[in-house]
Amino acid sequence: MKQFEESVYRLIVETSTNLPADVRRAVNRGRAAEDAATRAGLALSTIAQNIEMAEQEVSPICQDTGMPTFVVHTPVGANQIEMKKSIYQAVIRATRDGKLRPNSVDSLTGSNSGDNLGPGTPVIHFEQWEEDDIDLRLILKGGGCENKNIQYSLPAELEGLGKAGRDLDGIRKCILHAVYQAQGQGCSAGFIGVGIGGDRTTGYELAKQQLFRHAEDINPHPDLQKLEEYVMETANQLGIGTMGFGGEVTLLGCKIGAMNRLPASFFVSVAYNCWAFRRQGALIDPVTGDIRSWLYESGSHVAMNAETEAAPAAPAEAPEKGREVVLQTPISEEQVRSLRVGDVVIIRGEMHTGRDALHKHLMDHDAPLDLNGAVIYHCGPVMLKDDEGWHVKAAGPTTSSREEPYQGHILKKFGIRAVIGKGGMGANTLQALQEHGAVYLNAIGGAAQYYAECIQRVNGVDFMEFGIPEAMWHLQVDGFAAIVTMDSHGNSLHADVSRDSKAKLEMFKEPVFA
Ligand SMILES: O=C(O)C[C@H](O)C(=O)O
Ligand code: SF4
Repeated sequence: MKQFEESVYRLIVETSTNLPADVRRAVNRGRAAEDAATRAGLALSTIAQNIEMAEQEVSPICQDTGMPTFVVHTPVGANQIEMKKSIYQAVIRATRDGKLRPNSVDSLTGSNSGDNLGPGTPVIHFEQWEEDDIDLRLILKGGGCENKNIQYSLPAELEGLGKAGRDLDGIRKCILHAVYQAQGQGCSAGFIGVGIGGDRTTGYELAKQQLFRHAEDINPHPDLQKLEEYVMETANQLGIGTMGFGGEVTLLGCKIGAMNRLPASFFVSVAYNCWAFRRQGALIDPVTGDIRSWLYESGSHVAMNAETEAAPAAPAEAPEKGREVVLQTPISEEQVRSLRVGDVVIIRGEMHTGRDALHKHLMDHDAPLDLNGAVIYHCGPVMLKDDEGWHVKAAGPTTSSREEPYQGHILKKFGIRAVIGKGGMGANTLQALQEHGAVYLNAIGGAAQYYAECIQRVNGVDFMEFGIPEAMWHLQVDGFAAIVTMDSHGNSLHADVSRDSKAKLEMFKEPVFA
């Protein structure tokens, strides 16, 4: 087993940087179904480009490399204690090399362990089996989509869909609701794994196990197969679209499994995974520890940038693309007030990252520098330091809604003119944008290589004590593109898409699987 640690390392690198073939084909099918001239079409082409860049650079597809979760099947007699130690060592090395972001945070103190090790991280599930080889699988599921997982206890009353009973039709309603409630916040278009039954813990486990199925497999259970097909067709009529921009493609995959339950319990658990659906696996020689073969087809030969064939004609309601506006920082109130939802903004100058720890801190402290006219980027990058200083390895946006309790106040307090993130923000922020004169820009979630390339230099950093993802990085950018989705005139694309998708959800209220 001398090579086992090296094999785990290779698995981590492959999972983080090279999206497998079945996932790539699903994204390509999504691209073919979306009108390329819409905002969602633009988002999908950025995603496609990002997938290729990550493979070329051997860098993370998304900066959030998630909760590393290993599932290991071992032959009888294999030494699981030694394997665990090797997995830890490989995780440390992959973090040091910038293939994983340091993501393990003490829940009470907020301190980041820096190497992805800590109580409960990484997650490792061992199982014995009667085969000769070791089956080692890894999924890197990020925090934003993890937050969109949802568990239903039937019977239930569901927003937009009414009563959901303890039967196949009730399950159908739960799954549609799960896709609806995620909106664009889990970086749609997504993949869902559904677990029917179990208890609260095993139900979620079953849902996550479904994510290890091949995207193109066929469910052996005829009822579940029908349900999967129904969900794929129906969820894509909800109009949530890529990044919640509205559009034809909301869901790229749906896998459903069932297990027994207690008479009193009936759970439907849904694990939502973003388009950056990173999972891979390998069969490993139990004597040498070498990789014998990969378990999911490599994505390397599935091109993402090929022009999509047979793109349908633009749907009548296709949102028009707005203007393209170049903004040099610092930005004036007048410049921001001229922007409208739909405009594409290209930023040049300095921006500052800030997420949960920083927003909380700024509520009752001063900022370390003048933020008048500044741009705040909701982003927790992957950073590496060498003799020349810090370098950005991956830097896409994080889910902005977590900053909703703070954002309005902070905008006004410091004179910030633009906030960049993803998934949109709520009514308080919208009101503050209007009162103070500021704008919310939606960047493409997961496009961490695409945005890293726009960053020319790291000008400095504050609050390193918050850990790398939460620190305030001062970044010099050029050509950083994002779309205005909330403007200073009270318009919010997110509010519109949420309202429209709810109306569409209501169309699926009537029983289908009676
Ligand atoms: O933590 C991040 O960088 C992003 C997160 O996965 C998110 O989707 O909000
Ligand atoms: S930012 Fe988006 S793509 Fe990245 S892990 Fe979070 S949900 Fe997934």
